[in-house]
Amino acid sequence: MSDIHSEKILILDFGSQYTQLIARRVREAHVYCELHPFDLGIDAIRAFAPKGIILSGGPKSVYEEGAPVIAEELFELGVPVLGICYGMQLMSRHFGGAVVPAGKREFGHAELLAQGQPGPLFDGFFMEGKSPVWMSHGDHVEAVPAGFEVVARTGNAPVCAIQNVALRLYGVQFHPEVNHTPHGQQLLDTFVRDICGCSGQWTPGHIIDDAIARIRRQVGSDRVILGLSGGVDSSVAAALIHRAIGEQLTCVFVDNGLLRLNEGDQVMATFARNMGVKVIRVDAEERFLSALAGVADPERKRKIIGGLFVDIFEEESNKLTDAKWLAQGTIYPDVIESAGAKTGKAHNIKSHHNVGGLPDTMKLQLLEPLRELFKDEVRAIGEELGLPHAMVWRHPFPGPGLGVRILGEVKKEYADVLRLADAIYIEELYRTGHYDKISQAFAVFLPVKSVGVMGDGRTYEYVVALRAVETKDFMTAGWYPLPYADMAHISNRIINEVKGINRVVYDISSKPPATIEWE
Ligand SMILES: Nc1ncnc2c1ncn2[C@@H]1O[C@H](COP(=O)(O)OP(=O)(O)OP(=O)(O)O)[C@@H](O)[C@H]1O
Ligand SMILES: O=c1[nH]c(=O)c2[nH+]cn([C@@H]3O[C@H](COP(=O)(O)O)[C@@H](O)[C@H]3O)c2[nH]1
Ligand SMILES: NC(=O)CC[C@H](N)C(=O)O
Ligand SMILES: [Mg+2]
Repeated sequence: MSDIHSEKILILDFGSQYTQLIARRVREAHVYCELHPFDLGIDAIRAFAPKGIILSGGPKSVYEEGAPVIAEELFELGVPVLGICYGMQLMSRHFGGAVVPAGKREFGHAELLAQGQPGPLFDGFFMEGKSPVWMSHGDHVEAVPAGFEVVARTGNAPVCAIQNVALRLYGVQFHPEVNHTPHGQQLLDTFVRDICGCSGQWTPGHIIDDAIARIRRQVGSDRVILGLSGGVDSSVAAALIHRAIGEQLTCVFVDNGLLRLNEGDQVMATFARNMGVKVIRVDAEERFLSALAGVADPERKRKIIGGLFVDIFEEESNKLTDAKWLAQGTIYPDVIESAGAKTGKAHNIKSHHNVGGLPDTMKLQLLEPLRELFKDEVRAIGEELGLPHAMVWRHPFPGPGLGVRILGEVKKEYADVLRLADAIYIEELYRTGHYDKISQAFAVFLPVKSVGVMGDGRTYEYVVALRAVETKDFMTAGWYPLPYADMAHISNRIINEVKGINRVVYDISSKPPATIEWE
């Protein structure tokens, strides 16, 4: 059995929104990979010793002044290279081909048409000479460089896949990494396994071993404070770190007054029962609510909540000797959506409290063993670690909690109403068997009043919106088609049982253009 660490794929990032998805797909093929900025030096690339290199897409045009380029020697390493979109355009230009603005830009679905013999990377990719793919480009390769052959085109673009089989260089104009390219995973599997020769041993078990070794190396004999929410990510992080350093770990669970109904007690009980880790509960409702009083702006609310979390973690760490690390269950979508992606130039959509909200003055160092992973990978690790099903498959709940589900100013009165409505909604989703089919569901409090009539009397009360989404990675999501009969029953129960609500609406927006949370 070869060493899993000798099988590494290097991904160079040119700023595509999808770069992390490439990493994900490679890991789905059970091959270890790392993502680095496009300008990684050739010495660093040599030292990394990749079995293959993938060049990502990117927003720039290769012919533009100052467009990102790679170390020239990269193509002389004798390592297979796959260029995706911008990556293919860069490869074409490097070898003397021509890239020009396309007369017809392509965004979204396209039908790829095979040209000549497919070759090893595209073996089985086409059915009757065609394959559906996802495109996102405004430039295209007009003339292929010498030594390369065209493998596919579309109706709009003459060159959509190229190869130089002898040099093991491949380029695709489409995005194999997105779900909308149905055979994309197969193509990336073929690249990393057959072309690069990786055997695919990077499994949850190995990821755990590797993470444990890294945690031990990083932390040494220091103590670690972990922000525990009871959600999937921090629970998995806690289990992993506990396995690595045992008693050196102390978890801090903050009741910020923005939790769901009975959540605080449930989290404490679950952890006492299943985990055998030390958990300190800090009751801080009063502190959070008074800091939030009068604040309506979502970003300010997020910053205030994030700041208070850190203050509390620091206060708790001061009570312990040698506590030098703050561990969090931060995962990749938290990072990229806060524009903190290690290499990219992504936009700031919202500051997730555990990323954008961290102050520069924080003294604790961060320990985030799940930072590069997607939710479903974290869940696979949770299952491998033996965490209970209900914990691993729980819908995510954001750290700012009801603070971003009460639109505008947060008040205890609103939180109490929302907690009851949300509990009914979730209870009904469990009862009707929808909960496990939905990726995330919750109620949102709208601080607007509308007129109703109940028991012959006029009411003038608040509105609750119900949201349920289906998604794999929480980067994109569709709304869940809850049957009308279930909607009717849930709406009825909420309006009848929750005082202060006389209207319920169902959110039918996908992400994008909406986000999952309302703030
Ligand atoms: N109430 C809380 N007390 C302590 N730490 C928290 C709390 N809420 C969130 N955190 C910290 O912030 C991190 C990010 O929160 P987030 O909600 O994304 O993750 P999670 O709660 O672990 O998992 P999930 O996404 O499944 O809810 C958590 O992993 C945890 O470290
Ligand atoms: O820990 C968190 N801290 C936050 O500040 C935060 N904001 C959103 N979320 C969760 O992230 C996922 C994507 O949410 P959005 O589509 O609303 O950006 C969804 O699962 C959201 O619930 C958060 N999680
Ligand atoms: N998605 C991409 O990599 C796009 C590459 C280049 N900016 C183009 O428009 O063609
Ligand atoms: Mg959470």
